[in-house]
Amino acid sequence: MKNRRLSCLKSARRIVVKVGSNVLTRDNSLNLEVVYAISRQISHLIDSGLEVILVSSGAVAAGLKRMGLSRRPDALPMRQAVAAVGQARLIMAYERAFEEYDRKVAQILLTGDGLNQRKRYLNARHTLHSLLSCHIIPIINENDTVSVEEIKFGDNDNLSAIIALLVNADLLINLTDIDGLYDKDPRTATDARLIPFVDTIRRDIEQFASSIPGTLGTGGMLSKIRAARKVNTAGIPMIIAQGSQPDILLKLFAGEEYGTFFIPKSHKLTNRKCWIGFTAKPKGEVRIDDGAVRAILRKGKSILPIGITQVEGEFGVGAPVELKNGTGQVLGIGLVNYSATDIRRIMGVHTSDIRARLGENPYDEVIHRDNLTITAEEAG
Ligand SMILES: Nc1ncnc2c1ncn2[C@@H]1O[C@H](COP(=O)(O)OP(=O)(O)O)[C@@H](O)[C@H]1O
Ligand SMILES: N[C@@H](CCC(=O)OP(=O)(O)O)C(=O)O
Repeated sequence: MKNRRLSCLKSARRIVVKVGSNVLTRDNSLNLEVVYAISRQISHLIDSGLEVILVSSGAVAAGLKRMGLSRRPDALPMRQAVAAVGQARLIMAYERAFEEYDRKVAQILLTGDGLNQRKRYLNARHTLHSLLSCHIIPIINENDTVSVEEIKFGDNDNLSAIIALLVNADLLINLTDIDGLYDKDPRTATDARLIPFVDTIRRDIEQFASSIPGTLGTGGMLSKIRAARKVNTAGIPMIIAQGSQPDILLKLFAGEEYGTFFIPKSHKLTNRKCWIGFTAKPKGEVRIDDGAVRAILRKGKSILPIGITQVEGEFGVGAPVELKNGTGQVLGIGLVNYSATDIRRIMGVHTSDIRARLGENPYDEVIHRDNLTITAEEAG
């Protein structure tokens, strides 16, 4: 495991670094020392040949003091106003800090529905690639000012995972206010122990982590584990480490063992499969029987009408849908070749009977393997 970690770090060329609010904050306002320390380390990493994309939280935290507030407001419009004020301060701080190293930065604010659609997802990818090719450091945050619940990424742990998939990163580093994942919530358990390596993120690993964040964070350790599961499934490793540890990024790349290393699956998913599985928003669900579950998980097959037992929701041709087994466990996400109405008419029948039911037979598969991303653990 140590060798795997070292070889992932040594071979990494493009990395995403996420910094949490609690790392960037002191006494309820932006901690400029940390902003400078992180900017300096990222500049060194770029000097050594790496491409770095920064996902930075801290807009709300940076806006609080500026607006004379002592804690996050409960009302959403007020939080959005605080974020609008704070984002300006945050990016100004990075702009100044990176200037010390002759580096240019770019601000990118994203909303979840901006990346749900394949076309916009590809546009965002082109923009990021262009910035990297011009040696500019993209600094990404959720566009909190316009983000309401339905279109949110949820938190920046998730956003950083989506970005790592989007740019096909070699590594995602999540810098937080604790030195890694513990086997219990260290705030409540004095005997909690640090886990240096996580091989497979099973349910028990999720249970270690609390979803309750620190004072200024969102999502807690649980959202970091979910982010790790996403990127690991796509073949990208992730490290959780403490952002306040001096020179933490440089130490990690020097091979020093800090934090928790989440070991990825050995094969990388294509960018298209990453989008289908982890960014597209499902419009409905399709349940399949045990035979179809075996066919897709063990034999890499497509979904045929015969294995489908139930359809939920109304969706059209090409929509992303969740694929579930008989007990409702999500197995993956796929793009359908038929509308929900037509799937209801052909479910349970042989492929040869599709024409009799629909008057045409444009596809044998309801979800072709090429348009299906398996996210369930059993998929190996
Ligand atoms: N099993 C665990 N291991 C480590 N930290 C945990 C665990 N469960 C909960 N936490 C808490 O999660 C917090 C980090 O989450 P969060 O506040 O959302 O950070 P950030 O602002 O960096 O995103 C830590 O301060 C820690 O107390
Ligand atoms: N977009 C918000 C941060 C949201 C978030 O996920 O925060 P954190 O858990 O500290 O990474 C902000 O800039 O304040």
